[in-house]
Amino acid sequence: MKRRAPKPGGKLREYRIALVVGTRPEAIKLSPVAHALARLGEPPSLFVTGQHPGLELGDHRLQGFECISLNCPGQPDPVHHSDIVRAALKRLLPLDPPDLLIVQGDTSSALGGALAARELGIMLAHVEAGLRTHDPTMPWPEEQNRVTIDRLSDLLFAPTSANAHNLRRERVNGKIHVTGNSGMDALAALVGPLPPKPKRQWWPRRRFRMLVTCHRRENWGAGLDGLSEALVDLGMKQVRSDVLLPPNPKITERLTDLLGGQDGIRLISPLSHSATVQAMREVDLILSDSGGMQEEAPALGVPLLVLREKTERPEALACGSIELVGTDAGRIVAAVDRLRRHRSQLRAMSQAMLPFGDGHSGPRIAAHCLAFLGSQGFNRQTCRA
Ligand SMILES: CC(=O)N[C@H]1[C@@H](OP(=O)(O)OP(=O)(O)OC[C@H]2O[C@@H](n3ccc(=O)[nH]c3=O)[C@H](O)[C@@H]2O)O[C@H](CO)[C@@H](O)[C@@H]1O
Repeated sequence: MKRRAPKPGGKLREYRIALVVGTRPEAIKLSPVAHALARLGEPPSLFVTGQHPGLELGDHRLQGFECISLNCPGQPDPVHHSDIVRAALKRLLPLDPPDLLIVQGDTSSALGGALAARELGIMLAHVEAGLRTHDPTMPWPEEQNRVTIDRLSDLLFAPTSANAHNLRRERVNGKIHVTGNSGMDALAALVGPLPPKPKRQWWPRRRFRMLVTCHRRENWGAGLDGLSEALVDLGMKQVRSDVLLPPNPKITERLTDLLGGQDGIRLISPLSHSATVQAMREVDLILSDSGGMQEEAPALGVPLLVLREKTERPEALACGSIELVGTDAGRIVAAVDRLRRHRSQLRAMSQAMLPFGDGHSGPRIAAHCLAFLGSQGFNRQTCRA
């Protein structure tokens, strides 16, 4: 593995920081952290696990960073995937050990990275720490991954004070900082200072429009059936749905079988982050089981019905921007009909809110990382040429 050359015009002190990136949401949320570290003169390197094989670093402004590919594509069994990521990192990390390894969120890549760091005695930081549904089966395995990663971490970046409270209650060992969610920085990079001005027109002049995404493991069976039944029913009532297909080809196949050719329903291939945010801003309502979209929708002032029974983002529920509806067809149709009938309720849910931060989390996280490394006595000296 190559040693990074000292930066031109260099600094007296250089840390080595590495990020683990496996999926699209990790790339979205770690890009602001990588850029903030680079602005402080500490550009990190990336371990790209390959969990989402089509992930393009350039789509997330990560193309300029030193990158090592692990070639570990996502597996049907996420536990097996964590194991192979962990094994790959345990082979590679000792060749040029970073001073700090940063993982984000709750994927099997993040868990594999956390386990490898711990077993090799490398300092570990967790971005998006402390999110909990308090139900180990929902979402599975993400909830268990979060708990494990938080237990192993030396530095925990909690998006909200409620997340920090969860961590304190669990008596984690690491140092906790409330930083906001770096996903908000990524959003601000696309739309400008948060919250942006609303983009859509109110709907009575045209058909009611929805953007729909559904990809969580717990919805792969009956969940997709219930959602599809609801969308077909709503299609007959003049509600138009754009269904955004996920990167997982099996779900795409299933959704295409269930919804292809149905009235008022359009199936759309996965979009870039910027096109997704644009699509979110143009609709009257979002139906989704995505975690990131539960954070973005309140900031954009677009109401969202969550296709799950529980959320690890109660802050969005508390500010009234999202509602839990699960995947029962009758319940989804009733919720959409209610919001179409009672426009005051839809408007109330459309007030832009920022429960997950102000779009400046990356610089906070980067500053805490460097302060932490300084406090640990890492002071690798690099001489100017
Ligand atoms: C419920 C849950 O456990 N979610 C976790 C999951 O992400 P999460 O459920 O957010 O994963 P998604 O695949 O839905 O990604 C959401 C992000 O992708 C964007 N988007 C969506 C569709 C599309 O075609 N193109 C596109 O760019 C959205 O705007 C959003 O920013 O892993 C993340 C990374 O560890 C964690 O932070 C989340 O907590």
